[in-house]
Amino acid sequence: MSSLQEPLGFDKLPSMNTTERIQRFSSGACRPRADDRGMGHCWIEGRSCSSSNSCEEDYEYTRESFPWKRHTRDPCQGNRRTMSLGSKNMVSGSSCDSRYFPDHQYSSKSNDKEIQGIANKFLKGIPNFVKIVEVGPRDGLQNEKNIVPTDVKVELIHRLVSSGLPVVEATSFVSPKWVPQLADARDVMEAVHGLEGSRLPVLTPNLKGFEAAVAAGAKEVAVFASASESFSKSNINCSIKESLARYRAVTHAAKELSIPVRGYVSCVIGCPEEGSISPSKVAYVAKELHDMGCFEISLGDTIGVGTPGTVVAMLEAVMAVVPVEKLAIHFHDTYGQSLPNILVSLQMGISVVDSSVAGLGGCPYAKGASGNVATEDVVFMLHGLGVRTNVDLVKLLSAGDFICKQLGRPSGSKTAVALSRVTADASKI
Ligand SMILES: CC(C)(COP(=O)([O-])OP(=O)([O-])OC[C@H]1O[C@@H](n2cnc3c(N)ncnc32)[C@H](O)[C@@H]1OP(=O)([O-])[O-])[C@@H](O)C(=O)NCCC(=O)NCCSC(=O)C[C@@](C)(O)CC(=O)[O-]
Repeated sequence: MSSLQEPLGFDKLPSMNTTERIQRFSSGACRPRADDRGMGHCWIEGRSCSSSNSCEEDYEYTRESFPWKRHTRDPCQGNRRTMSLGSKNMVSGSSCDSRYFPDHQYSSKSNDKEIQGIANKFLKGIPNFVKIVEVGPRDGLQNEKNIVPTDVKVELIHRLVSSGLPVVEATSFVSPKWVPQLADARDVMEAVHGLEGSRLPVLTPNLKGFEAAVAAGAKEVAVFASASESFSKSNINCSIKESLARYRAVTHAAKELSIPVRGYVSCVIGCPEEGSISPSKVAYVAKELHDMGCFEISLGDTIGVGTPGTVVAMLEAVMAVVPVEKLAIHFHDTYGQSLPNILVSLQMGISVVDSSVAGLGGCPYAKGASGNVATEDVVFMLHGLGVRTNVDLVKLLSAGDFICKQLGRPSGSKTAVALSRVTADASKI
């Protein structure tokens, strides 16, 4: 029996460390014991969940709240129970079946498939696996006013890598006059040299940056163009056309060294100065980056004004000229639209999502841009859909906690805040 499967009373909580508490109270903590189906005891949100109470109520609740569930398989099948706090029944609106609680450790592969099957019935096209590109150490920190010490950046990268994220964007080789926060790019790269488990790309705005990145040991780089003329000028001090010429030089040099180049397009929905950006402009820049050899094109809603409606229109235009498997999405959460935007993008066939731990981020040259969508929230949603990411949510939460403490501010991740409240409440008992 794994520790997650053991029944545990609140009396044991004071002796648990934070990670154990998160594990206990994060979604997977509700995983039933194998011998316990239908009559066991599990814990969620700091509350006892006992099957001695009727799961009928839970089932009725979900049927009432989500009428479409009438057409699906009984979510409580084989594991009917409801959640209670003392004598008062508490229903979370979700079945206490592990299949309905996203976690990094599903009890079996078939559970993934079952969730996916159900999700696919209503959310057609979502992929089995999503590659998350963590941009916290770069996009997340570049806008920080106070200089974050290099060793803190390095520790953050180590923690993110150890959480299983396949790609962690480490820093930028840009002008230190333009982005003073990342002036230590070379030191950061030297410190993470040899770190295995994740790819560690860096941003390079021109050949000078590319050469410096390669000299510092970078094995992958990214160039960043914009679909808005005004933003191109304010972000990299040149027109879109000039930027594409620079990036052709970078991709050419990278090809010689077999270094993969990722391409970004900023302002894919709106620009702080120009307002709405037409999907055809985005498609044009994305195609140019693809044609010059970028292996992946990340579409950035820099100021976070996209909604599922505008995102669909933009993606449709881009997908007409760049294969969908070469596309990634990059949302900022200014209007709280990131998760629905990601979901609709997955439905359209995208399987690469950029995000930033603790929701850190913002571009110094995009007025009004808020943080990126939080990686913790993306992982929570994806695992809830039965989509694999290979990310260990507990380790990711710990990385988020680390950087928030260093920056002296609360996390921008709703998942992190919710789970930390649960563990804080539990420790008071
Ligand atoms: C592109 C430049 C360099 C042009 O800046 P510039 O001032 O036009 O450059 P320049 O070629 O005229 O050179 C001026 C000075 O900068 C130096 N320089 C020139 N290049 C470099 C370099 N690579 N590294 C270090 N130094 C450099 C160069 O050597 C020279 O030094 P000086 O002779 O005066 O001492 C500048 O505008 C810049 O660094 N911009 C970067 C802005 C930035 O990093 N923005 C944030 C990233 S984009 C983003 O966040 C959006 C994204 C990707 O996340 C997606 C989304 O959300 O939309």
